[in-house]
Amino acid sequence: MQHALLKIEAAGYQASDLACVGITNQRESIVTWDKLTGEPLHPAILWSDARTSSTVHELVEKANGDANVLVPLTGLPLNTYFTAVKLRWLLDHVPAVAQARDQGRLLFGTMDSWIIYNLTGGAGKGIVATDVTNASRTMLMNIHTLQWSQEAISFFGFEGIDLPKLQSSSHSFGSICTQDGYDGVPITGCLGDQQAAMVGQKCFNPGDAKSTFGTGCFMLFNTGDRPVMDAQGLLSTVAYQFGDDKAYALEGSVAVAGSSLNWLRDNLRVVRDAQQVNELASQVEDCGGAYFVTAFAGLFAPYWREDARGTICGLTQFTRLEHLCRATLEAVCYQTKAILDVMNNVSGQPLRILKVDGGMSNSDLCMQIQADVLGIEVDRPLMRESTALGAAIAAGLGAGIWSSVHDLQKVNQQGRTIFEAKISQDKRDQMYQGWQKAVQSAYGWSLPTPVAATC
Ligand SMILES: Nc1ncnc2c1ncn2[C@@H]1O[C@H](COP(=O)(O)OP(=O)(O)O)[C@@H](O)[C@H]1O
Ligand SMILES: O=P(O)(O)OC[C@H](O)CO
Repeated sequence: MQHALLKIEAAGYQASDLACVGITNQRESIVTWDKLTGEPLHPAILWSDARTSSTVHELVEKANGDANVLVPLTGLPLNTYFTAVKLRWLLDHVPAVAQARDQGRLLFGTMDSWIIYNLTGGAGKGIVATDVTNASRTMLMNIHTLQWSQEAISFFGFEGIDLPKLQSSSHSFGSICTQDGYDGVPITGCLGDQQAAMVGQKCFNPGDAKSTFGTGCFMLFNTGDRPVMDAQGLLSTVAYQFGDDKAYALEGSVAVAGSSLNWLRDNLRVVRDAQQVNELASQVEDCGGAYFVTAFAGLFAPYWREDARGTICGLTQFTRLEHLCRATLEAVCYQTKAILDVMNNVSGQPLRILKVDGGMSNSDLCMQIQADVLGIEVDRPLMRESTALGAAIAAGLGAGIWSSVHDLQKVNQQGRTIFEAKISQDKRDQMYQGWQKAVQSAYGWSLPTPVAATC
């Protein structure tokens, strides 16, 4: 908060100039806390944390082996990724959480709920709320009615636990009450980060799609005012709800994107930073036959293989670090292609332009490879903080600064870069066939035997 205040002041404004605030956050990650003290009961469990694998297996068993049992209701398959699975794990493994539940003191939520609670006063005062985009990632919301689902709640055994109040993405969540200069500023917007990026990229029409290349990579495709339920390995999710205006999306989630570059830097210690990965990768024309399946904690969409693990294959005597760096960039591009192939199939309308943002989209090389691998245009804005822009838009709509998304046509149009595919279809097919073989090699490394969930 203080850091933000310094930036506001450096730009010539004061906190009192703020009309409203929008929240955006990593989705699925969970915090549990004590209603009486406002203190966390356990460190947050992040979306990508796979410690809940055994819980998934138990839940799948309970569903007679059907990992897709809640897909028609929630749009999501049983997987370590989603919030409800993490809460089940916490109740089963952390005595403080189980005890708080028994004593009626347990509060839980995704990161937005935790932030809103603390910004609005914390213990005894803070508002416990979430918006429908974040709730659509918990596995506890009925995706059709946008209400908490009693059926899902009883499936997970969460009867009697207080759930955050469900609101639309533009709503008066409460006013900031932190006594550090922002007091009284209303919080009028809240969206999960990937949905916020979708709003920031103005994907307001059915058929619009964006991919955010951050720690993970998430492609969301606007499907209009109804969820697509036969998603063939993709997730059905809420894109946004602004008053009566709501949209759904198909989502393809890639668990590891920019984090694979961090892995080269921090674990292998072979590069200084992400930029050096690009510099090395651009020194070779291709990967020399090498592939890197970055399945550090299984593979998400459209594969949903928890048993997959990171695999580097196709190495020869001549493979160099430069090839490995390029293979690392290519990995996210191939996973994006696997997702887009399914999206095109499900939607019946092949995508022609993919809007991109996120830290990894800073790499011209990676975006060129992406255009080459997909065979369509990749469109990158100059201002790439689409997630923050989307949160600001949600807040502005909530505060009446704009009356509808139609008022936003001119926002962030300047300086877009278009990457066009430059390789032949034969070359594209040959590269992708190699990737598909590499994916097969990544399966079966993590025991117990996999739960292959396809929704
Ligand atoms: N120039 C670059 N080229 C490739 N990847 C980059 C570059 N700069 C940052 N990244 C990657 O982007 C990721 C961070 O992106 P960001 O959108 O900030 O992620 P998040 O919102 O998930 O924290 C890092 O994992 C980093 O490896
Ligand atoms: O910002 P990222 O890449 O960690 O993405 C977090 C997503 O919300 C996870 O679903």
